[in-house]
Amino acid sequence: MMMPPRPVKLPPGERVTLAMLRADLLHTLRLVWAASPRHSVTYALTTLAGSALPAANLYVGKLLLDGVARAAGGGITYSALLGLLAVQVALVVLGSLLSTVQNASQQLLGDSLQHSVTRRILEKASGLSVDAFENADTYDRLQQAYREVGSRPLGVATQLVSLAGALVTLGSVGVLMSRLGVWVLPLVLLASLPGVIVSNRFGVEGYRMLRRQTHDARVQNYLGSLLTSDSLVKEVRLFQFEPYLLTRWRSYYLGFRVQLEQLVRQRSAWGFAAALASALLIGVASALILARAARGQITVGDFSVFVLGIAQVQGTVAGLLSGVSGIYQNLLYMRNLFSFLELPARDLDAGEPWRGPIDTIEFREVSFRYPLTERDVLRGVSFTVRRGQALALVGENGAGKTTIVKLLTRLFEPTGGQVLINGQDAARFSPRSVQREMSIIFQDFGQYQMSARENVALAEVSRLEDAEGVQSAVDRAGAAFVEGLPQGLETPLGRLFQGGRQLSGGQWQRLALARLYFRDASVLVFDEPTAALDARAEFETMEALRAQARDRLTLLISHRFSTVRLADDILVLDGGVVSEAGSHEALMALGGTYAKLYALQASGYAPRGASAEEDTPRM
Ligand SMILES: Nc1ncnc2c1ncn2[C@@H]1O[C@H](COP(=O)(O)OP(=O)(O)OP(=O)(O)O)[C@@H](O)[C@H]1O
Repeated sequence: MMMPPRPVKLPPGERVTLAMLRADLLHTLRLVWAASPRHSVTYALTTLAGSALPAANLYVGKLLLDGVARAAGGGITYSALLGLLAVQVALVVLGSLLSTVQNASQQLLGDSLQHSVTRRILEKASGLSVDAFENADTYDRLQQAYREVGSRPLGVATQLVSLAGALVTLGSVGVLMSRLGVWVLPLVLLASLPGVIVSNRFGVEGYRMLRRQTHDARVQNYLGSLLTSDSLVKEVRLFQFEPYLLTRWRSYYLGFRVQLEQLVRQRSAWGFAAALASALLIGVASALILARAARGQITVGDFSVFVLGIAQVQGTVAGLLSGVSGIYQNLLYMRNLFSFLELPARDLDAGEPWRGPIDTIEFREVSFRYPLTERDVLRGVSFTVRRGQALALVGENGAGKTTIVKLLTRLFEPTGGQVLINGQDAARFSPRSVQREMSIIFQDFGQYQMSARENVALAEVSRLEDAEGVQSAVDRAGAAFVEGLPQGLETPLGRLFQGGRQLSGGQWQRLALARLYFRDASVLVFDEPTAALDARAEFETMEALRAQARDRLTLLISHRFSTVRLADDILVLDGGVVSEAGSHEALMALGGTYAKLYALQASGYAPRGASAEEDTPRM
């Protein structure tokens, strides 16, 4: 069964007006033209020329039939009949030629268009700041724009050309039919309407049904993805919740099925009624034509024009109306695409370029609120960290540690207060130039399905070929396992592509550390750098971190106090505010939150019965 296309979701609050549709249509046609003027023209011309062929075929067919009828009485020669046949064959050949060129130009035009629009989407996406990706609405727009780029823009162009073609067909067939009597064409047109109205009405109903189901369909899709995901299969098997997922997945299906059955029942009943009405009207038209035939006013050929013309007109009218609704649907997609492309991008190169190493970073009464939220997740945060110093951030989940990293690395800008670099307001400098002085390992670091070398060198692609630099970063990160891989640094990693070697969580983390070391930066940020590492690797990492920290500025986030205590300064965050600050010794002496949390974690290592304080871990 033909289902209407998936509904397009417009940005919330956006209403589509006729003027917008017209502007988007022109904009789309400009995009199509820019993608390939040659193929646009070829496609339009071949479609329009091909649209006149049905009428030409009908007419030559009529002449042939009349000729055959006259031949019985000797009213036409064999060679004249052959001449007509030759014209008919020529029309068939011309039809195939036109449709071959039309298909080829459509395919090439579609490919150029997909490439040019995808490139615009990707360029836009690469220029968007991180907060745009964390905004669900923007992210949805990006996803939809990217997902359907292959069909929608070309759909607008081809449907528009088809509409013009349908008018050519209707006009030319209409002229032929009008010779049979003024009422023939109106009756045939009228007979096409019931079917078209019903299919259009239920097309809209089907579309509405899909729209209503969008949310549930997403949930169902998600449930299905849980059962087919490679990364979750272990947990799903062990907890054995497959039946639960399957039952939920199926209950959504059953809900959809009830709605679909209702729609199909109604559509079939109405479709049958429409077919009856249309047959009745065609019957009336046929009776009138036959009356003229009985009076000898029309030929056999004329009658064939009538009979074959009916199917032609009905098909063309149906195509015309579905083309209009298709264009509307595709224009909604284009609206979504244009509104995504028009999103204001934060120019990451705007501002003075930062040059030279960073010696100090100061947060002065910094507050921050995520876009579209109503709560400050940081309030009045102040601290300074200097070159040669390591500052650790500790605090419970959600306290705001990663948010501080996002502000310090200029991925986000504070909503209150100031970040100062070497005593100057960071906002003066272009984010990208400041970021070039920073290197980082994120909590959710990337596992790039590329070679081991690329996984390291992505931190500074201009040095992709710097084999020595990569090797030294690998050594510093303790990622010696790379040498044991089948092709060493050139081994493709990950399971996504054929021939890739999957690594363990800790091995991926060591490569992410190597990536951090590969960039020659004055600020190093470690967000949970040892979470997946074994004890020895953690120890080695901390040693390396201490060694490099001497001439760099280091920020460290960790829930492991054995790591945190090595920092020169420790900032304790509690619900977005700094609750304690100082060295490990000072904070222990203070006996506040830090000391309590430290003792709590240390007690996990202590022999039963021993006091936690006595058994605090030492490196
Ligand atoms: N993109 C976002 N949009 C809205 N709120 C967010 C976003 N990211 C984080 N938050 C909120 O900001 C607060 C601080 O989050 P943050 O990630 O900085 O915590 P954290 O201290 O790093 O936590 P964890 O120890 O779990 O990593 C949390 O309440 C979180 O819900």
